Formats: sequence, structure tokens, C-alpha cells
Amino acid sequence: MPTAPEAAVLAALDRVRDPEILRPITELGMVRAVEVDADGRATVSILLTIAGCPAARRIEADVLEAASQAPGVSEARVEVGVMTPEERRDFVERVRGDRGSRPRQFGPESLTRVIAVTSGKGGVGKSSLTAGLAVALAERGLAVGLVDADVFGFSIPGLLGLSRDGVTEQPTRVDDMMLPPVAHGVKAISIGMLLGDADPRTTAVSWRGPMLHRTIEQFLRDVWFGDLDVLLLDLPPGTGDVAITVGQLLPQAEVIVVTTPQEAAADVAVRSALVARQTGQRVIGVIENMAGLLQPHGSVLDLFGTGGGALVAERLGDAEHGEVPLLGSVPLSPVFRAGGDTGEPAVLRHPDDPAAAEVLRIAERLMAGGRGLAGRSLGLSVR
Ligand SMILES: Nc1ncnc2c1ncn2[C@@H]1O[C@H](COP(=O)(O)OP(=O)(O)OP(=O)(O)O)[C@@H](O)[C@H]1O
Repeated sequence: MPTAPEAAVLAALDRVRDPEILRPITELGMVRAVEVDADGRATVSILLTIAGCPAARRIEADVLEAASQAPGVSEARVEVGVMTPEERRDFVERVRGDRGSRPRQFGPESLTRVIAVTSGKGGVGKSSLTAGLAVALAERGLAVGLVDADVFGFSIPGLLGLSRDGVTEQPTRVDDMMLPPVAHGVKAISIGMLLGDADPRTTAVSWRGPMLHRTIEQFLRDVWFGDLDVLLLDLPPGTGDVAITVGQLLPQAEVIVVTTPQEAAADVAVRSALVARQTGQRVIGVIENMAGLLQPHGSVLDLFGTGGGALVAERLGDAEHGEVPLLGSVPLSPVFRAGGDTGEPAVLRHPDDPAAAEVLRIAERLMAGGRGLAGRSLGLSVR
């Protein structure tokens, strides 16, 4: 039987969450023992999945803080050990449930809303918007995952601050399970995290279709996201292999099309939406990016023209599929761009910036209008 101070420490540890799994460490079998001596000196032994796991320091610091503040504790010490193979198997089972009985992640029975973001042309800001929307939704309390399916042009790690100076955070591997790094509340996975020690700034991925297919499949199967409200996918531009793979693996996915205001970009954007439709996905809206840049003296410079977003929305709406709304028009903004460069998304740091504000508005709109989100326990996921 634990003494009263030991029970108090255990209760405090219930509030320490694994930063990758976002569940209490006490639930995950990560607390081996808690002892508090007669003078109130606490010793907490914790178990990590692997030695030097990326989250180790954070867990240790959080445990120390929680134990130190428990009633009846005068000082605290943390001992860190590593799980045995059996303990690790038990851990994996606790995290994702029994393999035989667990439903396929994001399968038809999953309650997670899946939104794929696509574009016709490259460089229209699809990845910047996807990252911004993911962070905005997470900030509003949703459990959000982000798959960077743009295998050749991966940029999500940089946009979320998970890649700095050529070093990219990697998922923690526990047996055959990968735990995605978390940034700004978003669980993210990208091919850029699986290049080992290679510098993503100078490493190119040149794979053929089957390899791309397997990679996306692996992201959806082996990367453990836990219960998500929303999974966003940043698709490569165009109508290639990955778009078709995503259509096959996630037929329930909803699709958002990103375009610039330029007519030439709009034509290609329509084509990528039509491919999504052919694979059974539903196009839920269009976002126009790189719209008019507000000048210091108050006028607006329409660098890429106007009207592309509305044009794409109009062309995609028809009697069979109904109206496809223009979800928003995000202006060009140096602040928004800089937030992506530094990995500090403008939606968090500069929510009043016109581009960030529009992305936040679009996120609200997505939360309000979602097919799958209606009637669900939104915002209740503990983060
Ligand atoms: N609203 C905006 N204002 C200013 N710069 C922007 C805006 N949106 C995106 N950018 C910048 O434009 C460039 C391209 O954006 P991004 O990489 O997000 O595009 P993309 O469509 O995902 O490209 P690709 O699919 O080809 O990788 C980046 O440098 C980004 O910072």
C-alpha cells in the first residue's frame, strides 16, 4: 500500500503526459516505482521505451516538477531506466490496443475526419496552408495529425519547426510502431523524418510509384497517431501516384483544393480536384492563396491577378456534386511567409496578420461545417 505522500506523488504523475502519445505516463506503464521516505524525499523510477528517446528529457523534467510539488514531498529525484522487451510489448499494446481487435487506423469505421489538401501547380502555398490549418485546429483543442504526403517536396518538418539546421526530428520507434513528433500540438510525419542522418536540405527522394504507395501506406499503418479528430494530408501538387494512392487508401477523405488567383493555376487546380473525385473523394472547398498584397500606403497589389479561387469553385460545382464553396482567400503576406521559414506558424505568433487571420477563419469554418465532426465530442481530447 502506498503511503499518503506516495499516493500524492502517483496522483501528480497522472498529470504528466508522454509528449508524443499525449497520454498520462501512469497509464502507459512508464512509472516503475514511487518511494517517499520519512523526511519527504521522493524517488520516482520511470521507464523509457528506448535509451535516449527524443522525449526523455522532457518526461524527466515533467516528472521531477510534478513529484516535487506533491503534498508531503520535500525534495524529489528521478531515476530513469529502459523497458525490457516484454515491457515494451506491453507498452505498445497499451498505446494502440490489441493488434487483432483494433480497427485499421483511418479505416471506414474510424471517426477521424480526413482532409487531403491538393493543388494543381506546385508552389501555390499548399504546404504552408496545410500546416497553418493543422496548427489552428490543434490550438482550438482538436487532436490533429498531419501526414506530409508530398514525398519529393516535403516541407512540413520545416514549417512546423521540426527541422532546424539540417537536423530533423525523427519519430520514436518502439518495435514496429512509430510515434510521430509533435509540434504546436500537431502530430506530424514526413518522409523528411525518415532519412536517417542525411541532411534533408541536400537529400532528394526519387522513388517510383510502388515505393511511394508503400511509404504512404506505412505512414497510415505504422505511425501511431492515437485518436484524432482530424488528419490532414499535404499531397504533392498535380495528379500523380500519391493522389491516386491516397484515394485508394482513404476513400472517405475530403479534399481541399488550393490555387492562386491566376487563371492558369486555376485550370490545373480543377484537374487535380477531378482526379480526387474519380477516386471517390469529396471536394469540400477551394482556398485561394497569394491573393492581393496590402501595401504600406493602403492599396492592394494583385500580383497574381484576381478571381482564380472563385473560378475553381464555380467550375467544380455541378448538379451531381452540389456547390463547392470558396473557403477563403489568403493574401500574400511577408509575415506569414517568415513564420513558415522559422517554423513558428504565423497563426500562433501573429494571428492578426491578414494571411494568418484568414487561415484561422478557414479553420473555424472547417470546424463548423464538417461532415464527420457533427455531433462528436470535439475539443474534449486532452492535449
Ligand atoms: N500567403 C502567402 N504569402 C507569402 N508567401 C507565401 C504565402 N503562402 C505561401 N508562401 C510562400 O510561398 C512558397 C511556396 O509555399 P509552399 O511550399 O507552401 O507551397 P506548395 O504549394 O506546398 O509547394 P509544393 O507543393 O511545390 O511543395 C513558400 O516560400 C512560402 O513561404
